[in-house]
Amino acid sequence: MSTPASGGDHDEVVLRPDRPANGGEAVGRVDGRVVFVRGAIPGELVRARIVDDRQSRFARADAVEIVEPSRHRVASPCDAARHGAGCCDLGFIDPAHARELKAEILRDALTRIGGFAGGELDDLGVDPGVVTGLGDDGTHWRVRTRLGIDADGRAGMHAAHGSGIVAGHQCVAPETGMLDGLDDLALTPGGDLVVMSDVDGRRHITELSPPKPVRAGSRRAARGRAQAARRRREQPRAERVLEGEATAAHRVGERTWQIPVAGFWQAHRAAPTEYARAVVEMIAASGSSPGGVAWDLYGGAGVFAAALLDATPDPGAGGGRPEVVHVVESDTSALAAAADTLADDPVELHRGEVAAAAARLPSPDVVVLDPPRTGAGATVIDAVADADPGVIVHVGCDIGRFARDLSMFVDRGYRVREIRAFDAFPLTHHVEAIACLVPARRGM
Ligand SMILES: C[S@@+](CC[C@H](N)C(=O)[O-])C[C@H]1O[C@@H](n2cnc3c(N)ncnc32)[C@H](O)[C@@H]1O
Repeated sequence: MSTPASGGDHDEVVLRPDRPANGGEAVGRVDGRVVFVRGAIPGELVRARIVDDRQSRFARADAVEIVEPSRHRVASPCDAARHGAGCCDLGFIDPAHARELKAEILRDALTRIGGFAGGELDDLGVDPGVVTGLGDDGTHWRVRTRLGIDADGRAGMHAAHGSGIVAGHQCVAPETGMLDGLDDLALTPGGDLVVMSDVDGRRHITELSPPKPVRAGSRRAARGRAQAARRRREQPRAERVLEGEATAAHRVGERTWQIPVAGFWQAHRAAPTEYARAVVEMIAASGSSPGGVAWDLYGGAGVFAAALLDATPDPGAGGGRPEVVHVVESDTSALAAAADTLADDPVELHRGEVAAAAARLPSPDVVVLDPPRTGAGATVIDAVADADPGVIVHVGCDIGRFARDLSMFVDRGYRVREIRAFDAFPLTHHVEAIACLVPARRGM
């Protein structure tokens, strides 16, 4: 069904979206035009207000009335999201069904962006139901969270729309107690607050100073604003420790890392262990030898490097731990943590951009790459493919970019032999996926 409402103008429409989109929206059509509806579940009949009509091929809308609710609709457990925060954007969907929708999003991205055919995906086990949970009930899984500080000095989650802060309402994702008592802190308006729970559940809080204003610098207003926002995010910020220490201990297997509170660590408590296990298992299952030279690109504090070194060698697969792992990472503090934890291991740390560093590294047998949300992109994929490793493990937290990166590896002579996906960000639309690729010439 797809009818304009409000007396025939298209400010509001009534439609029944029928599939999920990568950004968490439900997708339907009105008069043949695609509409992405935020706050709707595929299958529901909804009245939606058009909020962005600038593109000819599609529009964006917000659900304003659920005319026929899905049986999967629930009251969101997240107080902040119920009050307009963007944190738990799928909190209104029963978590088991949300996981099925994420599997559908992954399949859709791999088909439409990655160019994989349906049969190929079945062979890879990419089917509804394969997005694996990490042992939580959807709440209290986060060990690292970042809040904004409003003009009154109150910390809160960022609003779903616009640049506001939703203070006074707690998000349900952080571990229990992580956000308690933040109103008692004297905070700097316009700054950010990073809260981290360490291996023992002890809380550490660091405040980041407000970013300096950056001029848009472009006549193309929207692109100029986006560039300015990126420059603002990337500029160095002064840090002030408000509770605990500037670093927090985290453990994977037998190893402990001192991770900078304001630096990168996987958000879900179980994620580093589960991903490390998946990387090692997928390499072993590929029949490739983990011995020789390994690259851990976008390596952070070297969790995957450690996993490769600590894996029990499988003699059937050619066996052996890597003789050396090259970790490439742009963040100095992450590398400092790697240097401490991996001090006695055959690891070489390279500070810099992956695109530049990869061309200078010795030829690898194994490559693990875990880029940020933007994906690895053509330059890095080319550098890795040119180096001709026997196995590649690609870790992706944006499904669209992940699918695009995989398709480039396929164009460069690799074949995907396995994909695993994790519901590592419950109540949100985000999914983490890990793919193992081998040279296509090696056959099935
Ligand atoms: C998704 S995190 C993965 C970190 C690590 N693999 C882990 O699991 O803890 C991506 C990492 O890439 C780093 N990074 C982002 N862009 C980079 C680039 N162009 N070159 C090198 N490192 C980069 C970030 O600092 C971050 O530590």
